[in-house]
Amino acid sequence: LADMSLLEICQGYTTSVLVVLLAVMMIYRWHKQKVKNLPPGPTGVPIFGCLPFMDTLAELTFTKWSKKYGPIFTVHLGQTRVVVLNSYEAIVEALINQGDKFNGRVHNFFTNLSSNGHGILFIEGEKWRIQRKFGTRALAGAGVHGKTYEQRVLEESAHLIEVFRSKDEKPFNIETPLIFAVANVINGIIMQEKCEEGNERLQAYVVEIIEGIRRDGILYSLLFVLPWCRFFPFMKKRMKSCRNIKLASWSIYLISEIFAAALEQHEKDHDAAHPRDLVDLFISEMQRKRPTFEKTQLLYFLKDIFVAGTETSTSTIIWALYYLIRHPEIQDKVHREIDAELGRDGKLSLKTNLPYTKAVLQETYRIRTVTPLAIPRRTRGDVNLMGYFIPKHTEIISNLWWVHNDPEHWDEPDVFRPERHLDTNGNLVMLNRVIPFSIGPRNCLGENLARIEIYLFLVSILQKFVVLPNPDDPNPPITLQP
Ligand code: HEM
Repeated sequence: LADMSLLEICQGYTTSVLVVLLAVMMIYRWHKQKVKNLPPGPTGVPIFGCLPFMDTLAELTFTKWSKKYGPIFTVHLGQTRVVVLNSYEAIVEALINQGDKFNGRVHNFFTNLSSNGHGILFIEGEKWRIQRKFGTRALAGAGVHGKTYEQRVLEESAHLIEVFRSKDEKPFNIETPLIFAVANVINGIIMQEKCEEGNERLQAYVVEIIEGIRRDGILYSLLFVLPWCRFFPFMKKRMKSCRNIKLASWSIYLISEIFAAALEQHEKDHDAAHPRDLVDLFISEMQRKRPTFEKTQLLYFLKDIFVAGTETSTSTIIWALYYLIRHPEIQDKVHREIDAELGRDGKLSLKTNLPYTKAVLQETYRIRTVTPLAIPRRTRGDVNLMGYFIPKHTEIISNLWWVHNDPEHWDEPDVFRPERHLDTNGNLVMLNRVIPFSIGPRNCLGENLARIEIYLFLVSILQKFVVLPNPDDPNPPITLQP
């Protein structure tokens, strides 16, 4: 003490008093937030809530808590109150039976950063309703003079097969050519741009989407639940490096560079009587001066569709191939089915009858839920759900992973077994409990496209090739990524 100046001592006391005050305020807020008949749940600690008690795979922790507190429970993630729906019945009751009350989206630092109130993923209310209706029509190609999903995917798969052939049966990573093919299908539907030689800017963007999601996923989750941690020096540093390549890219650079260039070109040769794609349809709506149809909204809409649709579909195809490599007997059955129905050179179409191969895909959707917790929603008003009260603006998380892995409904859920999805005559059965695209009026906008492209890409590959493990690394450790 003798060495400390009076000023230093005062500073020390002030800091301690501030910390105590802050803690008291947090505890007061905590108590004030207590709502009667809210679903029960674990008690957390001030500021961080239940975060310190969570596994990196939140779906596993939620499942553990659900065993104690039931299928609907409340947790605090940081200071945000979240209600977790941890059973198929609870998810159906909320997202379908009371779908209009549960169709909001969370607003926080992260969602504002990536949406700015535009796009489709993070908007809500009347703007979402109008844009969702438009998106459903536009993605289905209503009124567009163009190709069907089927034609687009088959064209891209023919090219993909050529790329694979050029590898001369040497081991290679299929991820990059596959994501280019998937991106080209979406691009054709929304704006006609192609990921091909000469379009390095678009190629770099597409690769960045996949790599960025994997590299910065933890950063995003942290910003989602503890937005204030962006003020800490280590986060500032991390975000700065991220900002150059990612956050700013998604929100500003790429929007202005790629999508804005496409918009400008479309505006030049726009013909309302002959729309070619989603951008043309959107421009027609802008010309009619329909509310919510304006340029910035379009640019964010394109970005959202692109981000939501590329990594998810690519990962699902790679997971399916992964399980076929791990289970040669299943791959053999798939080959035999394709050979019998199509042969090596037969023309594949959506009508080709391949129930076993479709069952392999259903099993992949189940065992590798690429969006295990869907995308968080929030309630649009006060709601009653299965005897509990949930106040307006509560964040809602649906644990899709558990729906796909609940041993009460799935015998040996860890085992990859396509036969679960077949009846005794070998016909495909689409089980209600396989919901990778979520359910209700705000489910995945691209479900139809995703199902078509994942199926056709997979069959195209397996019609021509046997997939084998890399001989230099035949048993790579399983990670969260394919
Ligand atoms: C395997 C592939 C895919 C999976 C597993 C998947 C899954 C999901 C899930 C779980 C949601 C959240 C739904 C909810 O809030 O309940 C979602 C939303 C969305 N997905 Fe997908 N998705 C896939 C592919 C695609 C594709 C190909 C597109 C675009 C063409 C797409 C576009 C969207 C959009 C725009 C939303 C937001 C919808 C809204 O908020 O109204 N997705 N997706």
